[in-house]
Amino acid sequence: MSVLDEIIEGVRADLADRQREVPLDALKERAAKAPAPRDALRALRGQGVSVIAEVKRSSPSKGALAAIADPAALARDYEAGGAKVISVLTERRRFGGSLADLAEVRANVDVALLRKDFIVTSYQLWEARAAGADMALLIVAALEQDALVSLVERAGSIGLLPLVEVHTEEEAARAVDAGAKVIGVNARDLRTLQVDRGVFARVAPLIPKDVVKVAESGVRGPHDLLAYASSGADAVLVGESLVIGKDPRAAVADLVAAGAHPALRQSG
Ligand SMILES: O=C(O)c1ccccc1NCC(=O)[C@H](O)[C@H](O)COP(=O)(O)O
Repeated sequence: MSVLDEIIEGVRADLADRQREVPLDALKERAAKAPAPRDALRALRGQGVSVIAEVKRSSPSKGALAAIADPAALARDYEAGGAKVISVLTERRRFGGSLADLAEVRANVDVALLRKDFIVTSYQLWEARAAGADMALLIVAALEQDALVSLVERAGSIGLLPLVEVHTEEEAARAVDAGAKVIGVNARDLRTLQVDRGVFARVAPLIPKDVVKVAESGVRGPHDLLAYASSGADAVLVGESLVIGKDPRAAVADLVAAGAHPALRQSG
């Protein structure tokens, strides 16, 4: 069984518990009362390379990264540093996250929020919206094509912009076929956990021009953002290097400054 399969097994078990506790109709009522969705697509289509900053406590590849006792405070730092979107990992067993983290962050920042999890049912999309998310991650490697298409449609119908994640050329074709407007190319192979920053440069050319391209994982600082930008990234998604550093606000600001460099506007 791959790491991704193991994670999803745990996600399904936790999901079954939550579904027993909160019926779908109740969740839909909560979603109806959530703040209106932010325009994440507009935020990501701005000039230069946008920064998506992630609240990430731990990971299967690195174990514990940072305690993050106050995710809202970290998110405020990210926002002050200029992040366009904040990603909140809500998976509990391997990443130490929760929907409560997402709701707390929602109550404390104005920028768009991404629910970063292993979404396999529309129930999780309703949970995301109920907790105030504006975007939801859909991982192509975790979904059959029919399920992917249906989750992309359902996300849109409830006001969530799906970030459809791929790692290979074949997955990129599936994401495009599913109608994704935002595609993330993850440098991390979720089956082996190996990070290969060269994946973005190989896969991005297969993604249509009008689709927002997000380079995910392995960004250690501005030099990696610039490398991804030169291969056509519209945004980068950064977790580990921000949460392990001493000054997340300054680290985001440095990335944002690199992403706003006039040379990128000429080449983009
Ligand atoms: O981070 C992991 O080890 C991991 C393992 C298995 C599935 C997903 C995983 N991470 C999720 C992500 O995609 C990253 O959190 C995100 O792209 C940020 O990456 P990084 O900046 O390298 O923390």
